[in-house]
Amino acid sequence: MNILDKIIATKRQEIQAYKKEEQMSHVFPGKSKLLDHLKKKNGVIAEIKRASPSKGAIQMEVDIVAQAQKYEHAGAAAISVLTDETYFKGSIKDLQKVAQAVSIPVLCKDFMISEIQIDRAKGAGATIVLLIAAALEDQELQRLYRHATAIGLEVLVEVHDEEELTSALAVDARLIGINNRDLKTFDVSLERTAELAARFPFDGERVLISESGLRTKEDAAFVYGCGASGILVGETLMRAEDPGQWIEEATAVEAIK
Ligand SMILES: O=P(O)(O)OC[C@@H](O)[C@@H](O)c1c[nH]c2ccccc12
Repeated sequence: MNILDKIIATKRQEIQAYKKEEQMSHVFPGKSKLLDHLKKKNGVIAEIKRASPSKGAIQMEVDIVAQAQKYEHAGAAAISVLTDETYFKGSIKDLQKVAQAVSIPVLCKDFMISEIQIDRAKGAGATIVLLIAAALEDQELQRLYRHATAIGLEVLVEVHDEEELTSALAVDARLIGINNRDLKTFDVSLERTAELAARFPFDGERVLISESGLRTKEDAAFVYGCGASGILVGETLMRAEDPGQWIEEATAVEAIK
């Protein structure tokens, strides 16, 4: 079984417990849309990531609220919070704390396979959810996409190859993330963004976000040059001495064409 299949199998079990959870019902003030931001200017989606299956522990002791506030003050376009507990050591509580502490859009980063998870993300204050094409049949992707947008969430559809990009376009996704990391093998290459950007319809309605493996502002410049308007960055920011400075530089850098 590859790691993605393993994670999804665990998720199916965990969801049973969510059904019994008390429904969270916090009121969050309206937040702006990530799509509108990225249509106007390039931006960094800065991630809270304590650990991952490929890297093990990254920053287990981090004060996530302080970290999120650093991201916001530096001008991040949005904050991504990993909520998977088993493999990424995050939690829905993390998301809730971050959503309450910042006023920029917040992405719930998890392996969504059910409406229950999407409702729970919204209840905790997410304004965006991730749907991973590699983990969903086309029909499921469509069903979950419709559900999320119907309850007012934005959806980031993550793809890793041409077939998945076709699936994302079939649901008319507006935020499309190209994951530079293969979730089944953990191989990372920014060339993924270059290859798939060549197939991306830059029609002014949707934006391309390059995800994973970005280390330097030159990396940011490279993917902007491919047509990306956003970058999703986790490990680099969690390990950075000054994540704010990294965000500022990566936001301002000129695309390498
Ligand atoms: O830490 P990195 O290499 O900057 O990657 C961030 C983000 O792209 C990555 O966490 C991610 C992208 N897609 C995912 C799906 C599930 C879990 C995690 C991810």
